[in-house]
Amino acid sequence: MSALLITDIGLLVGIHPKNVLVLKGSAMGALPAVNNAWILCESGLITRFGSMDNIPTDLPTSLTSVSANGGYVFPSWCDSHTHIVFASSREEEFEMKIQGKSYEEIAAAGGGILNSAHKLQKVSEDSLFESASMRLNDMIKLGTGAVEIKSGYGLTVDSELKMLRVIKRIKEAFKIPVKASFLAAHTYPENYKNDHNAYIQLIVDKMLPQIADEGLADYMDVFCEKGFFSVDETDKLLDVAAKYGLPPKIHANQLSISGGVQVGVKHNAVSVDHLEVTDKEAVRCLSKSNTIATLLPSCSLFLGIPFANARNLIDADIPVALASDFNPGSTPSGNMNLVVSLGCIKLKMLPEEAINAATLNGAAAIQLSDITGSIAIGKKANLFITRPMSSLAYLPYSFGQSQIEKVVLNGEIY
Ligand SMILES: N=CN[C@@H](CCC(=O)O)C(=O)O
Ligand SMILES: [Zn+2]
Repeated sequence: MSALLITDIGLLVGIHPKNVLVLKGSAMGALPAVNNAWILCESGLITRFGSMDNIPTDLPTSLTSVSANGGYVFPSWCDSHTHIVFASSREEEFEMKIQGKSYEEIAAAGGGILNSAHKLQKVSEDSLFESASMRLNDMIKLGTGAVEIKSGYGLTVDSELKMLRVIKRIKEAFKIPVKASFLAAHTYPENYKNDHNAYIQLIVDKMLPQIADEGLADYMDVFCEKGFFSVDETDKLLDVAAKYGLPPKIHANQLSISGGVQVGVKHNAVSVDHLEVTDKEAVRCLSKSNTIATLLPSCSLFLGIPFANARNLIDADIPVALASDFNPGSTPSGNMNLVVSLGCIKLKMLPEEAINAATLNGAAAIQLSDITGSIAIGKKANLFITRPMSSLAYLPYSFGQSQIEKVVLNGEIY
């Protein structure tokens, strides 16, 4: 593999020391950078970088040299919350939303997660792999260089396993790190509507053992929400998942104060995600933990639900990550550039905070911040090069557009 040298970088952004694995409080506002820089990638890793005033002379003989022409170089986005394996879109629900129906009303009318589950149960593993791969390719072109993908549109033993096997194939087929979360506890299937215990037993007795046996999941997810899974049900599921070595990453406080944050923290969740409606108790609980608060502002935008209070969380010294939540119901977009813009526009995060939240803290929310998420020697050379920009703030300011000119994965132009 030939080495890659990128020169004439207007600003090399996100240079955190390799041992800094997560950022919280005021540290989220610091995004160290070098002006007029170069970076060298060898064997897929970042090996050296510096100022153009001191460009090295002892460069590898087999070298591809690319000029950034004054564009900025960022570590790739780490999208730590997605549902990109799904059978088809749900724009019929989009129209219901436009006509004023709420997320809960649409779910009650046969839409929502059950709608996706019906569709997915009929679609082959190959076809799911193809459509999810297409989505992931689009996301990579928009700068995403690490991703988490959830099951949760299967809701039967066979279909949950089918989804997780698709994710496993994606892990093998793509050049970026991929983590899998098991989310059978996304909603109750119709035939278990009046027997929650039986569905929980199905997850515990039939799904989890086989998933663990085949090594299909990295995390356990539960939609802890009024009308979905209660705190007690979540507690039980997380207990069992722990026995299989699956730490929690859960959906909490999306539509109501669900108690999901507290039960997540009780089980040492890697992250609790959504938090659109968060009270003082939840903030206090998170601030005493190592759990990351993952915020999903594109979901709030699309559903018209409140935006999470990122400022409260950052001020309480809680690490905040930003992710896309790409899924066919609440967030049909995997564009992390838009997520970062919304982080600034709607969550009132400063550009530096939003970029840290979508890179290093996103990587931390999938336990990958030792290998990706910042510019550091020895980290994966997953980067993107932008057009020349007038300042760092221009990236989130130019919302709805991508400034990305080139994507680099494992030290190679993608
Ligand atoms: N809230 C739960 N799950 C998804 C939406 C699922 C759907 O509507 O299909 C979310 O994170 O927003
Ligand atoms: Zn989600």
